[in-house]
Amino acid sequence: MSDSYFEQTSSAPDTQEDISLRPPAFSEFHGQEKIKERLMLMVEAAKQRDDVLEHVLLSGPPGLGKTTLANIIAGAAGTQLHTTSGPQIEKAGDLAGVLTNVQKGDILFIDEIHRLHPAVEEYLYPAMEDFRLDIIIDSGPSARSIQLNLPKFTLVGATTRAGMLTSPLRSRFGLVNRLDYYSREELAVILIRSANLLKISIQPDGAAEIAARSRGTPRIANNLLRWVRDFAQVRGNGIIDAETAHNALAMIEIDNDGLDEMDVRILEAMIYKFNGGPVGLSSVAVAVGEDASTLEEVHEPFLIMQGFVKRTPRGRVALPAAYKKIGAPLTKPADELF
Ligand SMILES: Nc1ncnc2c1ncn2[C@@H]1O[C@H](COP(=O)(O)OP(=O)(O)OP(=O)(O)O)[C@@H](O)[C@H]1O
Ligand SMILES: [Mg+2]
Repeated sequence: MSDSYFEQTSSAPDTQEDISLRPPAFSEFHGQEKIKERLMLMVEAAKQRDDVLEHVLLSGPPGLGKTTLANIIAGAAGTQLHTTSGPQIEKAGDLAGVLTNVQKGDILFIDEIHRLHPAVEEYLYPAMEDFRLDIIIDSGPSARSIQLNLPKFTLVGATTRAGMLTSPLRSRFGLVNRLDYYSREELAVILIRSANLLKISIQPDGAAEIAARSRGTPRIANNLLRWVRDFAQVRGNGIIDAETAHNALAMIEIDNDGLDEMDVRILEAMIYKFNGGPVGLSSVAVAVGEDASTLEEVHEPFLIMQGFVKRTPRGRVALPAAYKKIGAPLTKPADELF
């Protein structure tokens, strides 16, 4: 059994199959309706004025479609997409290298933009605002600044940590979009589309069963679909119905609410080790042996959305649903939970 079925949390590079499942146009991108509407309008307006698109920021947990949307925007605008990422741009010269390849109207996609080096960020401001790059060459007494004029381009930034963006950077985006988890209904539609592309037979109740356990995330839905396909092929008649999906997902211990092992460990630690909180994120991270930023980016938003955890000024608190989930007695009076 391959790990990829369970890779719920990482931003590992997408496989060829992932890429083939990626919707190529707005019309095939299901969900995130408000964001889609805004982006479509922005593209339409720029086209009418024969102008370059505004800079766009896309934020949200992994696997919700940020990279997909960046590609769709470029396609809809009929421009070329150049892809790089925050950690790849180590110094101003790297940024200059990327920007000098960009043509008028092109899109520069910077993934993980929150990981951009602060010194590089400084250079990005005038590039975004005035399409100009001031570079210092040489050092010491012979140091001098040269100015490069850039073609008018569009920056599309993606981040799983919008909160880590500096405000000067954030304020330079014309449109800031936060992607949210998908509803079960939306995920079921996405699953049926993916199944069609992969030539998998799936029934609506089978799609609903997988959707319910996908953590609101299309990438996870597609990964689980592949596992259930394998299971249906070997243990069933190749058709995915609710029962097959249920049995397949039980075998890899994906819980009814889509919680993974780490989610459950987080709830257990909060309840058993910290008496339900309030507890700081870093203490929980140490207790479960996970990186605090993964906890904050990947696990916490989902646990909050599902009503298991609440953020308070004094720290994170486990809610009654969390006690129920892990079968722990609720020892505190309900009003102390808030
Ligand atoms: N709205 C959607 N409809 C159909 N499929 C989707 C949709 N959104 C995402 N996907 C699928 O989910 C996969 C993950 O999406 P994508 O790579 O765009 O996520 P991301 O937000 O960039 O994640 P990361 O933060 O890890 O880079 C894609 O390969 C695509 O197949
Ligand atoms: Mg991405």
